[in-house]
Amino acid sequence: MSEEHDMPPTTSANDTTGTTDAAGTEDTAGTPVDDIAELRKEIDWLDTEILRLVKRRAEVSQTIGATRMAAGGTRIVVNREMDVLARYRDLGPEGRKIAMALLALGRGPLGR
Ligand SMILES: O=C(O)C(=O)C[C@]1(C(=O)O)C=C[C@@H](O)C=C1
Repeated sequence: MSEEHDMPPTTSANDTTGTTDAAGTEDTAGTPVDDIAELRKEIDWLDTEILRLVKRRAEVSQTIGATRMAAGGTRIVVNREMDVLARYRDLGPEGRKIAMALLALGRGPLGR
């Protein structure tokens, strides 16, 4: 459970507003165009981590569900689902979609 997943500390590609590359080229956000490759590496790493965590979450959720149902409980626990939705509320409508997708993944193939 305690593997290394590297990447951070974040690179100098962060917070470079107002700086330029050797050619003085920067995008409208003030990020040197040369930093794009570095930032893409960070995105690739983040996506890998997010996918790993989403898969683990689905696994844990399915284990809880199977255990509860084997003990005669319900498939859904509404107040827990409300807590999950609230957690993603910061992100607005897209956050709701993310939370709903996470909950659907937790239900597994039978939950679709
Ligand atoms: O917390 C639980 O009891 C779960 O079963 C996990 C979980 C979830 O994925 O967060 C999944 C289904 C339930 O309806 C509520 C929450």
